[in-house]
Amino acid sequence: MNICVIGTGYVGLVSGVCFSEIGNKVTCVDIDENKINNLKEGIIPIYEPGLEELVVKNIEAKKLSFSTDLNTAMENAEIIFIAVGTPPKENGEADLRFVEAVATSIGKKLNNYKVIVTKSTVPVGTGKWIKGIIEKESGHNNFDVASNPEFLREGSAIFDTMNMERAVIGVESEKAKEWLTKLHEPFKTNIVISDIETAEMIKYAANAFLATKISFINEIANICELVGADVTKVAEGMGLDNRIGQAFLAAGIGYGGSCFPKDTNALINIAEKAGYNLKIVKDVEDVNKNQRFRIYDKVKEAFNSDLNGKKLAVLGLAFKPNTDDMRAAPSIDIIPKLQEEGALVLAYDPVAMKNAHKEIPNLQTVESYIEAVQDADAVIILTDWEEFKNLDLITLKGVVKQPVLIDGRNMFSLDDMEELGYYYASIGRKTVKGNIK
Ligand SMILES: NC(=O)c1ccc[n+]([C@@H]2O[C@H](COP(=O)([O-])OP(=O)(O)OC[C@H]3O[C@@H](n4cnc5c(N)ncnc54)[C@H](O)[C@@H]3O)[C@@H](O)[C@H]2O)c1
Ligand SMILES: O=c1ccn([C@@H]2O[C@H](COP(=O)(O)OP(=O)(O)O[C@H]3O[C@H](CO)[C@@H](O)[C@H](O)[C@H]3O)[C@@H](O)[C@H]2O)c(=O)[nH]1
Repeated sequence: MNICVIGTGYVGLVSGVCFSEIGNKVTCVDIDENKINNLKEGIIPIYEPGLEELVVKNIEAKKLSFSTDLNTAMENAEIIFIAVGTPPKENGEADLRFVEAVATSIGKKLNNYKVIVTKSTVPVGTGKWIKGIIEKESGHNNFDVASNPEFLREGSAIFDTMNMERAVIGVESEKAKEWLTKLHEPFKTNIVISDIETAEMIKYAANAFLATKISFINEIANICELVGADVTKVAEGMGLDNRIGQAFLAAGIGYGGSCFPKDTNALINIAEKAGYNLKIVKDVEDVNKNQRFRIYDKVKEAFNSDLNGKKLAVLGLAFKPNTDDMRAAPSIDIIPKLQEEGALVLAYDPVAMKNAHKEIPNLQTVESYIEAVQDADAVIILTDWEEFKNLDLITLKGVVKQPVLIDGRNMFSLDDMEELGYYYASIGRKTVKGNIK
């Protein structure tokens, strides 16, 4: 099929390249000229494993192209995907100005039947609202709108799309249902067909539920610390029950990223507008906001509240591994708090340092973890990168000033840390005291 994808962020780029990979002809459009010029050369604006290879492969196969010219790109398209950003407003509500601009542009140009699909995460009712805009601009109703929310995770976006566990297709016509079902057939996945409002709600409900699992286990972790239990074992014991499942029960410093914080707040706002007080999700957000500061408390505890002049090595800045995305990363809040106490923070992240400098004022970074930890009073882990999982703890002990490891991601075993003589504080587990000066 002929596809036009509008917006080349994570979602537009990854879904565009994957649609081309399964045999469609795809044009990805963006208003950012610089981005499009780079993409034409196979230069990818984000760090996402496997993306560059797949983009280059599909450009060469002439199945994928990039353009800033929406009019030409949509001319031959049968299906148009809207994949622009829907950032949060001050009050948590999703800001639809980019979606509105795109709908207006589509309406101005639309002269034959097309299915116009929202892939961006948008409040319930947006599909109908877009339909109104396009009808007004085009002066006809020879088109269908649909909703096809995206469930990819950053860091594993290509895998998640090529192996999607379901496709949600919200439609109000047989033709749109038929076209979108056909498009998704090569993914050999579960297809959930619903009306547009339901599809829009599925996306928010899924993200809010996953966020709830994380805040739930983080609260359990906080109780574990008070009563002497180990949250990693609790999660294992709970998660082996199929009804609960193992996923998303890793306690830590809470969720960040461009989706969970934004989408939980947007859902709270959707509920509020509908006259409903969404108590659970409000608490999920509240717990999450506080969770990141527990790591700060643990650093202070290790040094009897005196961080003045302490050299702290922070390993990991991105909100999760395998991405350079810094949106709502816990490090943005944690590092300035440590600096305010007079600590000298030296940070290292395998790929997110460039973006981190834009988010964290006065951030000092170094080019390798070994430089960061040299002579450090404490090492603080904020992102569970594989590189840090594989740290040689014996070598590390030899280069730091004192073996203090504060781990926001529960990456090491308590027994190992005990044996190696570290002071080791993690989340929801007992602190190994070691013997620090
Ligand atoms: N990032 C994720 O992992 C993820 C996953 C699932 C769903 N989503 C949702 O998908 C949507 C997009 O997210 P993202 O992270 O890809 O966004 P992003 O902000 O990274 O990228 C959006 C792109 O849209 C472009 N754009 C804005 N206005 C435009 C216009 N008028 N015409 C053409 N292009 C325009 C921007 O230049 C930018 O390149 C959001 O609603 C988000 O909530 C994101
Ligand atoms: O057990 C866990 C799992 C995750 N996290 C944290 O939760 C955040 C989000 O992680 P993840 O969901 O893996 O990344 P995202 O790329 O933000 O993906 C989420 O948000 C996307 C945007 O809506 C959705 O498409 C995905 O399905 C959804 O998983 C990160 O800060 C993780 O560190 C935890 O603290 N504990």
